[in-house]
Amino acid sequence: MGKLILVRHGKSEWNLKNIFTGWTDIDLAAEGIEEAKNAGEILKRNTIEIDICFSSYLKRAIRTAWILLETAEQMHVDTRYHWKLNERHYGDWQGKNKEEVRNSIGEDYFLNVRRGYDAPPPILSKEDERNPKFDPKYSRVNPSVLPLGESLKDTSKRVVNYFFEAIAAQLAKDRTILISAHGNSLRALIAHLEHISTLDIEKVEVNTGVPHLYEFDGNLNILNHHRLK
Ligand SMILES: O=C(O)[C@@H](CO)OP(=O)(O)O
Repeated sequence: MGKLILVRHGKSEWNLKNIFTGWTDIDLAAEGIEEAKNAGEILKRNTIEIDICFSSYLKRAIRTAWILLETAEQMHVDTRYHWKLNERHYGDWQGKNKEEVRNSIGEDYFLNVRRGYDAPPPILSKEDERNPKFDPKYSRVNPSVLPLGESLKDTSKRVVNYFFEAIAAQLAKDRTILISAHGNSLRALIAHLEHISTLDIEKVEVNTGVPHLYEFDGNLNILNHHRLK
């Protein structure tokens, strides 16, 4: 049986300050480090042995994966990184306080962009210093595929594409996979895995540092899924 464990990174400094983060590479806060340790303890308690770990390119997810694997005494695990697991790119909202954005544009528009499926945030200009093409981390990625602001639908395309490119075949071979990623990149993947409609995905929230286990049959149908404790 293929097993997939999804974990959202522990709280970052900007989660605590209520600032839109997206692709901004903010590290874990002290509380987030504790959440990652706790997630590792949970894996240990449930005697889950990871075969392959996947993380985004962002240090809050990478550090969560490292701390979790260290705590679970599984530092040897093959760990792979990909930008397609990154958080949704929040365009010009990145670096802005969520409350201030809400007050400036109104509740409906704010919620539609923040939790809706189709609506993108204001898109960055190509010259904006927040364009990922200026970040050496993405120097090997064709700049034309790097986002300047994404709807959840845009995020979903790259996350689900990476799932089929790199992860699905491992699950079909009965491997146990850990993905350390982000609130919205995981919402996109969860919507795909659980066949959640574009309307219902608005209500789905992913908590920081809480491992969620999915078990699959050989045809990648979900047999069951639950939060690990
Ligand atoms: O700032 C972000 O990148 C995300 C996740 O923290 O925010 P939100 O939950 O508001 O979509």
